[in-house]
Amino acid sequence: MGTKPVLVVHGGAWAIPDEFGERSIPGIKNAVKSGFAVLEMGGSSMKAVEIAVRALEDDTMFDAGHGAVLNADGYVELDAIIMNGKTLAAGAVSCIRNISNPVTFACSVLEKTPYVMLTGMGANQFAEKLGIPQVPVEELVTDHAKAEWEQYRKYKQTGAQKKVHDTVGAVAIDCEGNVACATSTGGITNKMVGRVGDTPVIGSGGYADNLVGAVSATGHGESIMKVTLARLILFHMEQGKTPEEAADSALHYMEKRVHGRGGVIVISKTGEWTARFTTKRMAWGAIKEGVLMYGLNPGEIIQEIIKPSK
Ligand SMILES: NC(=O)C[C@H](N)C(=O)O
Repeated sequence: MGTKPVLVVHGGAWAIPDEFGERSIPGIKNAVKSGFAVLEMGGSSMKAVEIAVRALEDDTMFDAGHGAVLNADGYVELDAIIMNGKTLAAGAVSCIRNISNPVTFACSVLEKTPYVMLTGMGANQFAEKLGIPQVPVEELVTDHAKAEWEQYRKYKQTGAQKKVHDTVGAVAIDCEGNVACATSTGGITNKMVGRVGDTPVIGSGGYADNLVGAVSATGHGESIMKVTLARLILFHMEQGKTPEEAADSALHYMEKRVHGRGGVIVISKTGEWTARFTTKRMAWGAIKEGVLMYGLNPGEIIQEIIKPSK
């Protein structure tokens, strides 16, 4: 005991147009509150990040689970990771078409197999064995995602059809000082069938280590993988940088070195946290010591006092 619990979530980093930005805030607040409730009751950071990410996967505003963007075939292909900072155990899934909450499935991979990642047909067979509900592939495709996809196929850009969609993630520290991360995504609109982004790749879309902290990343997947963004941030923290300095160094390195932009949420082993991005906007929210904070624009932090934690 002794550590003050903290939970941070993000709803993706990209050039969210002015008129759509605010729409992601209710979903962000709901997710951060659901995850933090787990920590307040003495639950683990692993459970908290899973619950927060599930809330965002269920919200069709975000590019994860139900409502994710569509691949070149017009279906979702979902990627997710969850990682336990206490043991370095990680579970990930990729190219999932018919499971509503890939983050919970990733948890099963962590808990019930000796492997880190399952994909494609094997993943589905495993889901069947576990009795994880599988839904018809059409069920995760929303009208909105379809319209965005059609617009993309026609004009090679999502334009106004792309509303608030984006990758989601969470990082947390629980009252025992254990950190965890989770990230979940549908990737990018009209991606090649079988394309796997950074999200489920350990050290890229997420990493958690009690000796340093935890990170969940979003942004241009191929760039994030090239610089192993999540682990790079923790490396900078190991060298003595604060979460904010480490996030900025790694994001700027990614921009300079491979011309990729993105955003991250970071928590340290002592509960210091930050949300940083090099895209135009990133929706994020955090709860620490009875205060809910959230933001969308660079430098923006809006605070709301919520029920004080015990
Ligand atoms: N917007 C995102 O974060 C997309 C995700 N990183 C991917 O490339 O799959």
